[in-house]
Amino acid sequence: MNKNISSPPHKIIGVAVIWNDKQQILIDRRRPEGSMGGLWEFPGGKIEPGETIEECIKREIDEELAIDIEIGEHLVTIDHTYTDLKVTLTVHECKHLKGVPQTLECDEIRWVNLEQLEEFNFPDANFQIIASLKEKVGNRKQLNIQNPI
Ligand SMILES: Nc1nc2c([nH]c(=O)n2[C@H]2C[C@H](O)[C@@H](COP(=O)(O)OP(=O)(O)OP(=O)(O)O)O2)c(=O)[nH]1
Ligand SMILES: [Mg+2]
Repeated sequence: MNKNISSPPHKIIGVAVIWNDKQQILIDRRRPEGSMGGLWEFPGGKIEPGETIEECIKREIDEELAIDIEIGEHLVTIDHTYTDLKVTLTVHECKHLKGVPQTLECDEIRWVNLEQLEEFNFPDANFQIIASLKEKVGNRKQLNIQNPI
């Protein structure tokens, strides 16, 4: 065994695709400093010891945006390795219930529709999130089911 080969840190992240009642999704822009600075993301963050993913998402959304949400269906879980970081992103669709989102931990917030997501720069792992979302929304459309859940 070679003890000098260390694997990159692994972050377990809860992520929310938050829908409002206008069929829009909330995205936020990461602060310029720090990892993946300036890129857009779906809000969320690292799980804390003893938390479920659902509890993590609710807490992160309260801390980052100060809004109330309802956690909905699991969308997808993605393992992705960046140069020096491994992330597991567990994504749930959520419903916006109450409050105007505040930029407490990010630079900017936008409500956008599914088609507009293409116009923003996201981290690489998000291609899979967006693909899963489009597929799910497409399936719902065929069944005449409204977003989010
Ligand atoms: N919230 C969120 N994180 C994402 C997305 N896509 C993606 O690759 N990530 C990565 C970026 C970060 O490395 C990690 C999110 O962790 P975070 O926001 O709690 O933590 P951070 O790295 O900004 O800061 P820290 O808590 O480690 O100090 O997941 C996404 O759509 N949303
Ligand atoms: Mg975060």
